[in-house]
Amino acid sequence: MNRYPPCPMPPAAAVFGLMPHTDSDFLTILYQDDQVGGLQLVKDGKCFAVKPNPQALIVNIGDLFQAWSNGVYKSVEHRVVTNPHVERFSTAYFFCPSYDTEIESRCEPSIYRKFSFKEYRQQVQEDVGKLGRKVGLSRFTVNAIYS
Ligand SMILES: O=C(O)CCC(=O)C(=O)O
Ligand SMILES: [Fe+2]
Repeated sequence: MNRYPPCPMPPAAAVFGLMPHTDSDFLTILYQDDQVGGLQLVKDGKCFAVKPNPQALIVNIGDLFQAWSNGVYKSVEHRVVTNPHVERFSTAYFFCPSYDTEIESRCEPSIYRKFSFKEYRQQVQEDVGKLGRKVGLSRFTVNAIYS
């Protein structure tokens, strides 16, 4: 369960409840408060609000799905902006494999090398600690410049 307290906005700016990111799992199932929006998708540098719908759950593709599908399905970048007046709640279920599961696409040519979910999570944690941000899947391409 995520809670976003109300945050007064500085003029002409949005306050991030959650910075732009992709999820490091396989799939995320999300329920956002049916009154208070705030979830936005980021596509081609533009942000699109996801309108709350009390009848619907949001299903986000995660990084592992992108690697497993060899980039056919994209892990969606998203963020949350806070509301200046009301608090917001959301509930996220992160569908993840066991740590030793190996992710590979079996497509030729494969964009990503084979990696375990444990390796991926550890790399994300290390990058956030050292660089202050997640590098994500680009570390795991066959021709990765990082690794
Ligand atoms: O609160 C939301 O709507 C999104 C939460 C989210 O993106 C996350 O927990 O990874
Ligand atoms: Fe997320």
